[in-house]
Amino acid sequence: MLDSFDRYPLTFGPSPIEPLNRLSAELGGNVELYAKREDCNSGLAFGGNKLRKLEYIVPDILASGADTLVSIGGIQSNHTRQVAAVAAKLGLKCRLVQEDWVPYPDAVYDRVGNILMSRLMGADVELWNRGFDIGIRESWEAAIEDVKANGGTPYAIPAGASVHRLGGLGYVGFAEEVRAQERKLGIQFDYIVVCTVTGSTHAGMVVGFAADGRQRQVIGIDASATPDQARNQVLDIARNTGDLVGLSHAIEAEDVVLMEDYAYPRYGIPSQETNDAIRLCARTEGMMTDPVYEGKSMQGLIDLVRQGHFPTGSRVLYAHLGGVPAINAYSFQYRDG
Ligand SMILES: Cc1ncc(COP(=O)(O)O)c(CNC2(C(=O)O)CC2)c1O
Repeated sequence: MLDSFDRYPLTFGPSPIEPLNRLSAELGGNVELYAKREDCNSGLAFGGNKLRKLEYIVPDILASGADTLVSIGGIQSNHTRQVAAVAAKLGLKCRLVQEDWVPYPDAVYDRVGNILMSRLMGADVELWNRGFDIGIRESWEAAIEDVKANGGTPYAIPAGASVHRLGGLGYVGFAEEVRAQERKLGIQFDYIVVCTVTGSTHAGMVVGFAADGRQRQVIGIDASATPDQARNQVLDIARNTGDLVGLSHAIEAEDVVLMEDYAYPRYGIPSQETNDAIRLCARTEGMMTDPVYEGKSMQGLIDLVRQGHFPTGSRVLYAHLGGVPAINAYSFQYRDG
């Protein structure tokens, strides 16, 4: 599906798939859980899902002659950290807008984890007092214009690299990679569970798995807490990406399966159930998840298994998209273990 698109390698190759036997057993043993470890996909600043997306954007960056990557996220954005890493690797400048997406009580929130790494990688990090929104932001547009005003040539990368024209391609490739791994493993996954916020991870998977009729087996767990906006953005990106790769049939609204029940109390703040899920996964598999994104998709996975959502004998692939560096900004949540 992607033969006609250039890819600039930023990852080690196919991310590993591992069985989660102890977690599966802890949840009753009726469903076989596996994880695809996108959190271990690259040596670039702890990796993650944005690097797989950026592999298809970097050729366009290089062709554009830009000298400065400009992107946006919350203060503890994993996406902007990965953009900073790519800029460092390519020898480009990096301008990051970090907005106040989370009302954080932790004193070190704006000094550790992702933003610490972005600063160490040489990014020009500017803080904006603006609340959470997955859409196009004036702060980001202002930064793009400011780079130009100062003689630079910016390359604009939106939040999560999601509404970028090429933003869905990476996770179309994810589906193709899973099919190849399934052939080697001699199994097929009945469901894929993924965290959804700006949407192009989920959207790329919908397009990629539409090739073998599994698009509605991709279950997005909303972590934006703005599910209608997220669902519409996933659908738009999926349709645009489907057109781009020449998918034989149109993506329908019903192809976007998004669970809304786990994003509470709000974007970026974990619930007790999120923290319970983080602990259960850590204590059964030694697999770390974060309180903003993967902790909520893990919470959704665990709850759906407990509800009996997956028929007995189902094989469920959990996409671990990264995010753990942000946990250091939430230490107050876990001081009692
Ligand atoms: C660890 C992790 N898991 C899932 C997601 C959701 O991916 P999408 O944005 O493609 O839906 C993010 C996104 N993070 C954003 C960021 O700024 O870091 C784009 C919101 C993520 O970082």
